[in-house]
Amino acid sequence: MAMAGALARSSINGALCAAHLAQYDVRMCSDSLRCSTKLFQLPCLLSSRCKWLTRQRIPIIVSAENTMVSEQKIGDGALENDSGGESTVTITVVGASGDLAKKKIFPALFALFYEGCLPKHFTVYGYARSKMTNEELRTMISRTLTCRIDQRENCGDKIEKFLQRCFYQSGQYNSEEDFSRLDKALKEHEGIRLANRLFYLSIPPDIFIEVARCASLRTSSSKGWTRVIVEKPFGRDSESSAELTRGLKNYLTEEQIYRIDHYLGKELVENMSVLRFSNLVFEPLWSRQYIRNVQLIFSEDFGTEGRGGYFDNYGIIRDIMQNHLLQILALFAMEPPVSLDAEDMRNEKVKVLRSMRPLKLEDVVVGQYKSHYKGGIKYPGYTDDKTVPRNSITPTFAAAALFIDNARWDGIPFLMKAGKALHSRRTEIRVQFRHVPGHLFKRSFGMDLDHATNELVIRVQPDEAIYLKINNKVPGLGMRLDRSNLNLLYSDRYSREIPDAYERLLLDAIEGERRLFIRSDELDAAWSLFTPLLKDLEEKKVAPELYPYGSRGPVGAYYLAAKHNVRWGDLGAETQNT
Ligand SMILES: NC(=O)C1=CN([C@@H]2O[C@H](COP(=O)(O)OP(=O)(O)OC[C@H]3O[C@@H](n4cnc5c(N)ncnc54)[C@H](OP(=O)(O)O)[C@@H]3O)[C@@H](O)[C@H]2O)C=CC1
Ligand SMILES: O=C1O[C@H](COP(=O)(O)O)[C@@H](O)[C@H](O)[C@H]1O
Repeated sequence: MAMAGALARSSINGALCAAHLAQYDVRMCSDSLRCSTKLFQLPCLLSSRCKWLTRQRIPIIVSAENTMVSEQKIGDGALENDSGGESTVTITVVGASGDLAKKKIFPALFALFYEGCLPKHFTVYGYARSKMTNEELRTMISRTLTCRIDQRENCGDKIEKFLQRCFYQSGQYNSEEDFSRLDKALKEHEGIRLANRLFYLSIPPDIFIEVARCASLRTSSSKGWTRVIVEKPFGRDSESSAELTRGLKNYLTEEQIYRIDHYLGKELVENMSVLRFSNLVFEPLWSRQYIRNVQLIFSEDFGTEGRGGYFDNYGIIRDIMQNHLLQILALFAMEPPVSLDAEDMRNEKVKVLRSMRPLKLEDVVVGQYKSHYKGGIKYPGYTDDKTVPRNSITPTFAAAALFIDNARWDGIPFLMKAGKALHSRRTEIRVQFRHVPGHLFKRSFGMDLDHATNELVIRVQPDEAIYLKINNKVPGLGMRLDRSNLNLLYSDRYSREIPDAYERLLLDAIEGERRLFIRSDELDAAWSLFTPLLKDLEEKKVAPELYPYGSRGPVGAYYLAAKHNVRWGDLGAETQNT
């Protein structure tokens, strides 16, 4: 059946896309036009964060196995059907009273609404145990909506219209009865239309399965699709992650589970494949032949403030490295995929992850921030947080050297560094190239040849940029060399605000685009790399090296890099483009 599906997909997709395109007014959409070849999404999508299409999508009937919650058995958009030809989407934020919902999810939904990216008939539901009226939810949401879009025209109007689409239902997370009440409320909004439902589990991970159970049994859409976005952490190690996956799969199919890693929704992370595969100049250099090392750097200039309770159970390796940085690494290092299809992309990422060496203790350095006085202000240490045990040895900083044992990357160190309460906030990928062979300009560089190598920097945040450090001649009669940047600074190049990662990911989930979500085998491969190390760190109670709040982190990180003949590229990186 799978083969038949694939055959049908490949043979009819091109024709359908072409035919289908003709039905849309393509002038509505300014930039990218995308044809999805996914089984459930054969119709072409004008998904460039432009106006939501008001025309119908072509219904493609596919046979799907009957699971308790059925993934869309028919095309996922509006259908010409006996419900009047239109569909609805309801986005239920489970854990609506929480930090992430307020900070990211509701604002992202509003931004999508503002941009015309939500379907005509959509409803947003908040669900949590806290008692709240619709009005109270709206007031809570409205407080967070001003930040990104308040300068724009008609913003007040749009906020009001958006809030009128937001509702709240209070309930327990393990009560089927409460979810039945939610179902009833959703149905009232959906009417006779084809109803699609997206659940965002913005709750602590120990209740994911209970919510999946109740939602699956009581609030699945009977006609349209039902999808569930699951927030990290996806377990603490290989075993707990596998258990979580098993638990979720008792109630949901893999196709319904959207494991979110919001770093995959960041503009420059998404651009990485474009940079590599649409520019002839980069791909030939993308291997051990020309690249000396790759650095993935995450630093925050604030501590765990407010999230110490969660963080202490996880630590920086699980919080940032095993997911965000590893995902970036996989995208960076993968082989060219067959297509941009979710499964093709994710197949390549899995291959890279499975070619990597599991980490050992000697490959890492761990640190923890301590309090520090600066300018008369005391910055608290990690264990000063009331929600953190005084004797905690949970790392708030880690540096690691990883290796990919495949033909492309054999012997090349991929260095990761992630830390909280450091001197700056930045996430970047640094690619250091090998020295130019021969000695033509050696004298002009002086002793420090390292300084003269090319470096490509992809700055994910803040001040998104891609720049390439090159050597050039200082103008004049002499022959003095200089280092300069070929610089693509996004704020100079594009006047458009960069959408938040959650906007992109929410829209993808609504559209059924799974490319930027984590598949279960990817997750297994990722945990296999880190689990032995995490166990060792915990069993041996490895004490983290203390570093002052606001510093550059433990010196051990420099020794680790030096051991692999690497110098961190962010050393002395105070100015924007160093
Ligand atoms: N906050 C962030 O920046 C990020 C969060 N995440 C992940 O997103 C998810 C949500 O995060 P966040 O919003 O910070 O979480 P919160 O701790 O704010 O929890 C969300 C909601 O869940 C309910 N809740 C909290 N604790 C419990 C509990 N022990 N048992 C049952 N219900 C509980 C509360 O709602 P009520 O009491 O009303 O039911 C709360 O408002 C988590 O999985 C987190 O790891 C991921 C990345 C970043
Ligand atoms: O997932 C997480 O990410 C945030 C950093 O996200 P960003 O988009 O603001 O860079 C981090 O602070 C948090 O600890 C972690 O759980």
